Amino acid sequence: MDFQRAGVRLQVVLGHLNRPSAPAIVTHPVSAAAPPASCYPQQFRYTLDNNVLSLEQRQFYEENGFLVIKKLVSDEDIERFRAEFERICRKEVDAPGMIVMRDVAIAKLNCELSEKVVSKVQDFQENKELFSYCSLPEVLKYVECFTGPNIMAMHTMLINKPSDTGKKTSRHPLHQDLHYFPFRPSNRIVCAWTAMEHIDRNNGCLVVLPGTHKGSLKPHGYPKWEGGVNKMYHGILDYKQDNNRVHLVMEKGDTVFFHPLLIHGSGRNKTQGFRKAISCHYASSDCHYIDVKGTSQENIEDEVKEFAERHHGLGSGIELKDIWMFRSRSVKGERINL
Ligand SMILES: CC(C)CC(=O)SCCNC(=O)CCNC(=O)[C@H](O)C(C)(C)COP(=O)(O)OP(=O)(O)OC[C@H]1O[C@@H](n2cnc3c(N)ncnc32)[C@H](O)[C@@H]1OP(=O)(O)O
Ligand SMILES: Nc1ncnc2c1ncn2[C@@H]1O[C@H](COP(=O)(O)OP(=O)(O)OP(=O)(O)O)[C@@H](O)[C@H]1O
Ligand SMILES: O=C(O)CCC(=O)C(=O)O
Ligand SMILES: [Fe+2]
Ligand SMILES: [Mg+2]
Repeated sequence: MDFQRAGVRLQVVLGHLNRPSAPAIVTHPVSAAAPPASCYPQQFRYTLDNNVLSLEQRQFYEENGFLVIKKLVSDEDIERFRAEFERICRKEVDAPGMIVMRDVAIAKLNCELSEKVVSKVQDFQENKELFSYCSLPEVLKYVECFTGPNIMAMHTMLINKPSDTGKKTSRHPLHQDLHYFPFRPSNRIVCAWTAMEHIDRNNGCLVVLPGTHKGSLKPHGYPKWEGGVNKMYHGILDYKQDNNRVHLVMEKGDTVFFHPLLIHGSGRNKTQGFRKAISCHYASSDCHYIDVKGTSQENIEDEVKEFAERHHGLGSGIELKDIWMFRSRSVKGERINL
């Protein structure tokens, strides 16, 4: 098949990879002329028929568990999110439920809240400006390929990876996001993660292990790092150094969509500046909650519950499910189970 003629612009970026044969495509939004992947009779597990992804894009996600779309979010929108983040750091705006986190290496220094000490803003569903990221039509158009038409925004983050202090705490250990989620099925959950500036190995880009979305959920816990680990940054317990990592080099506005079982993390920020990304985890509202008691997810449930009791004054009778129902928001279609 002639993809040039079909109007599909594919760019193979092998230069960005740590092993020459690793599979990674970076694609631009598909033009209207491209034949939809649903034209081809084939079995797909991880993507849905909806005429948005090209055959190449679908096959890539099916095989690898992630897909990068270049320049999906405009500079203008990203600058809006950056400005709002700065206002949050200056305490000019707040929102119910929003968590402002510092890196563990500086948390005990008790310095004044500023952009220089905030490593992450989480649960910004009540902040109109930041939450507008989650409803961007250009993002939802792709999300729908994984979740279907009834879309819930389940979890939101703006990550401001700080310059590493030398303790390597700016790393995010390799993990599967499903560890944090008490809902299923996993194939109807997807993360959208947008680079807010140029991101590469120097400032701690996202690292993925392609194809790991085909495996199962692994047990997670805190890695035994000498310099410390950030609260709730669990990693896979069977971490091996000789894994086939692929470093995702991204430009401002580039967006990666990835499966919640895909093993990923990020390295140290070796620069003096910050590394910003904004993300949302989406799920089909048709998903259902599960009880994680007696599973490998029980350890994170206990931590989240303890946090909710302390910060939101919720009683000890609450379940993890209630916390998720409370903070999730419908962004498209109908709200069903979640
Ligand atoms: C897929 C997705 C879900 C993946 C993820 O999101 S992974 C990360 C998930 N993280 C979270 O959900 C947020 C966790 N955050 C929290 O629990 C809180 O914000 C804390 C980190 C504990 C900070 O609590 P807060 O009360 O706001 O702050 P305080 O300044 O009073 O500190 C209370 C005690 O916590 C310590 N602390 C602060 N920041 C961190 C940190 N980054 N890592 C580890 N410990 C930290 C702080 O030193 C203090 O300790 P003590 O003085 O009590 O010993
Ligand atoms: N014990 C561990 N458990 C889970 N993940 C880990 C563990 N140790 C390292 N990682 C993760 O593996 C990835 C690579 O780790 P590494 O220490 O090589 O990163 P780095 O040195 O910061 O980056 P680079 O390799 O680009 O120099 C990072 O995402 C890191 O967070
Ligand atoms: O932005 C990063 O460094 C990775 C964040 C991440 O994977 C997470 O918070 O689940
Ligand atoms: Fe993650
Ligand atoms: Mg290294």
